[in-house]
Amino acid sequence: MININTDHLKQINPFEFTQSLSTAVRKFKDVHSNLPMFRLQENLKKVLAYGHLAEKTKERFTDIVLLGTGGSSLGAQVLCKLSRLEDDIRIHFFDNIDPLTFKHFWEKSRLETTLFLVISKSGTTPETLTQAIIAIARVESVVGKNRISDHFIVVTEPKSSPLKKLADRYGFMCIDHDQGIGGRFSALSLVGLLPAMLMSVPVDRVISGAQTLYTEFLLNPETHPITESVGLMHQTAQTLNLTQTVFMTYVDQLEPLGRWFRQLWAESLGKNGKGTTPINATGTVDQHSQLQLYLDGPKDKLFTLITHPLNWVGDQVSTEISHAIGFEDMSGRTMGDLMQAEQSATIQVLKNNTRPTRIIEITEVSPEVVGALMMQLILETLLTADVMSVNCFDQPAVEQGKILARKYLEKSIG
Ligand SMILES: O=P(O)(O)OC[C@H]1O[C@](O)(CO)[C@@H](O)[C@@H]1O
Repeated sequence: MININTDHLKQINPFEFTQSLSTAVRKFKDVHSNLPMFRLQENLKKVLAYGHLAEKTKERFTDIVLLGTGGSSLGAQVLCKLSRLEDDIRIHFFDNIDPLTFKHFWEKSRLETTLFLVISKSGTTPETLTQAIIAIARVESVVGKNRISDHFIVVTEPKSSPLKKLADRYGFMCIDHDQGIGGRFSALSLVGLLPAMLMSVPVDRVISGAQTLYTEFLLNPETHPITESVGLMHQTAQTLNLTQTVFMTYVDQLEPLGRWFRQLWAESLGKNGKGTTPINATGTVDQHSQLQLYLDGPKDKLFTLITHPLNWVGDQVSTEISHAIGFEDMSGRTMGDLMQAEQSATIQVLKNNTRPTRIIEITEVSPEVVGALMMQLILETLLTADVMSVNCFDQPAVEQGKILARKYLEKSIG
């Protein structure tokens, strides 16, 4: 399903099972493996208990709007890409507070058939609260006060917070965000799975993929390719003084995975002057925008490419037209052939230019594979944090900006 190829990293640096990697693995077995985010079956059960909502949503709504940001939205964005429902129900992710986007949305929206999912672990994020309060007023003006509660579902921690109070005030259905699961680690819990289930994604298959990989890893973490990969990436970054990590996906369905990974990696590891800056990229698009820098710019990056063999996939290019216009290369070839050739070429030129490159090849974009990929990236992030000796679970620096924004708001009002 997933093949991790670290040959190029090994050529640069033979793998060493260092003391810090061994400590990280031990800590994973003794401590992290007990975290609620790894109780995958329990988490699946919790979301399936809301299965009736999926049926009701299909019957009553044309649109779902997810209000939430960071870990409260990005995981769902990845999983909802697996949905085949696009024409029956559309899902909109509003993770920004651009008033112009909202203005446009209100003009086009069909609020009488729109369901709002408001997700915030803390229940205090000002962006999400602002979005929710404005949305409530909009919905009320269309469906009336008595029917607002049919249009909102809240997911937040079961404790007093502005969002909880808002939900109570309007009698919204309020689902508990597990207090033991950090926002950016919540994709494979109710937070990511509920929106996906409402969009008819087979969430049991997502969890099955994640579970299979997790069980395999836990059986023998010392020799698992994930551990080796973490060790090699860390060693390479240290030896070559790398400061950035490029995460390049090729198939469009995996584009949100790059944005989800970016938060996971940056917020978990960027501490005490440590960490590498994650850069998400999409092939082939970014080959025509970033590859020049990747190949010939500063040698400060490690590359992970998520590839997918696509030979013979897609429509064929007409032989007649390609010959007539002098484009013989593609004569009788498919779009997938071109994608395949470009993936292989990019990997080769990265290596030719001595840019450390790791390849993760997936056999298909299925719920199982996406679940497994997310689990792999979570495990890699946790292990890397312990190898680097940083606390994976907090984000103290972000608070500085939040406090200041509140002050500026007070000033501008006062
Ligand atoms: O789910 P919440 O509490 O609204 O937080 C949203 C995001 O904001 C952060 O706390 C950073 O400000 C992230 O860690 C989190 O995923």
